[in-house]
Amino acid sequence: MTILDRSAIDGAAPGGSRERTTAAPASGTRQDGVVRATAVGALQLEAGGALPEVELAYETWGTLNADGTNAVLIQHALTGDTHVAQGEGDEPGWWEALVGPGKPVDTEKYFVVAANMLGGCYGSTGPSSLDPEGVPWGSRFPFVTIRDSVRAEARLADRLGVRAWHAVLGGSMGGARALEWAATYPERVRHCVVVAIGAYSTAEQIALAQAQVLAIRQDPHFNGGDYYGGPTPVAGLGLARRIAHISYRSEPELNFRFGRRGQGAENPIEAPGHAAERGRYQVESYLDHQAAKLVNRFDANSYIAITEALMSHDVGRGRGGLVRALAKTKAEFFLASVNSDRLYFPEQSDELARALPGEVPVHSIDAKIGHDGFLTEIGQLGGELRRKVFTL
Ligand SMILES: CC(=O)SCCNC(=O)CCNC(=O)[C@H](O)C(C)(C)COP(=O)(O)OP(=O)(O)OC[C@H]1O[C@@H](n2cnc3c(N)ncnc32)[C@H](O)[C@@H]1OP(=O)(O)O
Ligand SMILES: N[C@@H](CCO)C(=O)O
Repeated sequence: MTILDRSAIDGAAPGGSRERTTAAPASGTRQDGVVRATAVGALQLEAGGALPEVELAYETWGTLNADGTNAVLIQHALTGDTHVAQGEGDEPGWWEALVGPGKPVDTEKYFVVAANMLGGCYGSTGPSSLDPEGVPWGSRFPFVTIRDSVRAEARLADRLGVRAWHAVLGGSMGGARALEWAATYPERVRHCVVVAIGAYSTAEQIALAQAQVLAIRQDPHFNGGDYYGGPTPVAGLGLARRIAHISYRSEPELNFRFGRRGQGAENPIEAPGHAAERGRYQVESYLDHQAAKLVNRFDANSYIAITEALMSHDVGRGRGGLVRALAKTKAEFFLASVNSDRLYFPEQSDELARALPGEVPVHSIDAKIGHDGFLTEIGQLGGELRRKVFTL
């Protein structure tokens, strides 16, 4: 295992880097919230083709106990990373309300692992990584699925000495990854927590994803995916993020928050001359901001790779359909949806619950903002998770 050297892994990738501690921990020493990477070997891919050498980046918190029963895998969403919770003195993580000392996923009791998705740009092998000849994969990076990432993650588990997870949990695409773990490795998942996603990507979810992928592909700087070392497709990636972000938030939230107001002194109606010079509505400025933030931290090819992996999400594929696929799982499931989610509708979590063996309730996260409630309001699940999953 190596401590992550982003310069070697990301090549000339724009954005996508997170400054983290790089000092190697002494063997066996606990070091919370520090990005490391490990090689997991060559990977044959579900859709064909192979990656000759795969590395997965990950962070850990806490310590694996002697009988290996306290390991927890937390799976990030589409543009998420491995930083679920605060490490030693650094910035908070994206599920800070859930993970940490004394929190529902108590890092004094559990050994928590978070891995960057295969195809990503936070340290795992992805399109911006260097191929064996030292050239960024770019357009040659193969199509990977959620299942491919889960199979690579299983090898990471082997290397960490984790035979079975006490729990695998995730929201949105992280939930898809958690569900795939339970279906692919029934013996290795005791609890599976799936938040704000259903059993498969629906036609509408695929449709929204296609628009995002095309926004990037049609950027003149995309160059078929081989843009490293040159201008990058920031306009396309920014447009993709705008499309996505609208779907992450609810219509009432946008309306209440921004209404028809202009941004600051900008007036969207009284344009001075050319239409392109008109002022912006507040909501346009907000989306501009969300787009700018993403293009500064994410690689466009990774966005495509992971989005297409999420389009492939279908736990029943090749397993005789949903019910038969889920009948083979052995995990205890904990499902939750966000009541205002207009991307992964609560009904899709209900459908997943019905297809699972036994009676599985769907917990409801009460949020006004929509899908992103699985990030901002995750604390609402803390009590139920302590009672049902994290009982140590
Ligand atoms: C599970 C995962 O791994 S995902 C990883 C975490 N996800 C991300 O980081 C994705 C990007 N971020 C997000 O999706 C969201 O910010 C969340 C869900 C994390 C948090 O949501 P919220 O707290 O509701 O933040 P919100 O959507 O309101 O955005 C606030 C930002 O918009 C800016 N903003 C608000 N109004 C305007 C406006 N009119 N014009 C310009 N910018 C504006 C704020 O200044 C703030 O900027 P900052 O983030 O740079 O501080
Ligand atoms: N904000 C989340 C939403 C997708 O679930 C992300 O960027 O990954």
